[in-house]
Amino acid sequence: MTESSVHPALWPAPRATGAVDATVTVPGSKSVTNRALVLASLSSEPGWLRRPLRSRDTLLMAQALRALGVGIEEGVGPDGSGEAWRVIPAGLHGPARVDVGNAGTVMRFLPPVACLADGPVHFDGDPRSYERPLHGVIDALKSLGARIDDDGRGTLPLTVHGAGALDGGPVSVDASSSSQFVSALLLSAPRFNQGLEVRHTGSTLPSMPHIRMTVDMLRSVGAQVDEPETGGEPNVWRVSPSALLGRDLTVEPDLSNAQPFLAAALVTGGRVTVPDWPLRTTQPGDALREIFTAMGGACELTERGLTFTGTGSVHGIDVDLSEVGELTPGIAALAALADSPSTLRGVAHLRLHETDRLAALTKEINGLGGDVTETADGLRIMPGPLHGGTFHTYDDHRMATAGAIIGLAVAGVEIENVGTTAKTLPDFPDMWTGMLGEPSGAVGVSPGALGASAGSRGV
Ligand SMILES: O=C(O)C1=C[C@@H](OP(=O)(O)O)[C@@H](O)[C@H](O)C1
Ligand SMILES: C=C(OP(=O)(O)O)C(=O)O
Repeated sequence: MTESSVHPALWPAPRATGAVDATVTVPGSKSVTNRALVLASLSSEPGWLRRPLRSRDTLLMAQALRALGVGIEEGVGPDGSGEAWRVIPAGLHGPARVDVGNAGTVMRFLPPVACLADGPVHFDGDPRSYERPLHGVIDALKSLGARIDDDGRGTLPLTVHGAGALDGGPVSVDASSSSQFVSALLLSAPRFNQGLEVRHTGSTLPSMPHIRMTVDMLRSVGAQVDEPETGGEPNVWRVSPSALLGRDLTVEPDLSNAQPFLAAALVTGGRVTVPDWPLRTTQPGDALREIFTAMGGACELTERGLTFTGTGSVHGIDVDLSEVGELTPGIAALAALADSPSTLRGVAHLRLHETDRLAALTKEINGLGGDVTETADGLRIMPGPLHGGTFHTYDDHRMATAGAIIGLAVAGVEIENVGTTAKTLPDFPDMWTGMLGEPSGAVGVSPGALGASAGSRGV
């Protein structure tokens, strides 16, 4: 949890003045967009990506693949509707430089792709990217015969000396610190000469829905994948070598980014509809239907989308979030506003996310008067009166949206560097004020101007 050296402007989080009633169109999924970009780049024919997310993480992915020689062009989809990217695969070339920013998907998914390039590919990123684990990917690729120059710490920066091909075969990886190690190896595996057999050796494996997403998306472009959940050996994934098909894929809304808006319905006793919520999906955000219902709301999923309705009462929750770790900051924010204690478990690996999320949530919620304790694998949150103050974000998009949730109910919360939401949701501030019915630009109301005194939590 390193504090930014610069302190960009404070954003006064708008306090809700009544029950929200809004329809919020949420941009595309980061996880789907970045997988689709990788798979389309490794295909043997061009493909379309409709409604891709355009945010820092996905633009970095597109920029990196372009640097390797892939064509990613702006366009409208084949049916003439909607924004789209046309992805035109090509021979992958080095030398190239890849800026991963602080995108786990870019730093983990692209080194295996770089092994297929015909020259050196240098990877670098934000200071935090030097602290996020990459050893699973580096060690696995080295054991498969790749030449990688790194400093031996198992992190960035590094150079992959692409040899134009990788043999592949069996490999073991301890992915207990990030499911992205497994996803990264699987995504490029069809292009390895012998395919790949990945064996996870650690005692825990977080974010299983994201591994399911990888398997589903591989299968949808024609890859053959054997995996534990459909009768395969436990903790073993096998991918056969094959060419991949170009596809026309429409990206689902990012359900994890829908979280703060649904949370607003819960906190204010209002109603929020998210159009195009998929009826079936591998996105972990789909678990919000169950989690937020347990916390006091009700939801209805139809062909039109998801409508979530709150009562204004938020209940505490005891929940294992290991499968859906990226939902933790938003749930912690709600738990701080709840009418009973909460225990969030199974998320020790969040210490290695954009920031140490367990430390950051504890410090920032407690800085507003909260009572949060870090446990070995999560957080214990005792609700109590909160007051206004600065909510630091540590360059973490989900810290910013968590602070905004608290700000709905607590006067005088100011979010430091709300712009960090650009990692996955660049329009967040405008979407948030739009949901609350305030014209954008009117969000700069000073604390107290909404008529609330510090310490109050009602809306
Ligand atoms: O593969 C993916 O798209 C992701 C996997 C998860 O990573 P971890 O397994 O490292 O938590 C998740 O938290 C991240 O936001 C996105
Ligand atoms: C953990 C996250 O991102 P990343 O893809 O950088 O790991 C996240 O978005 O919550």
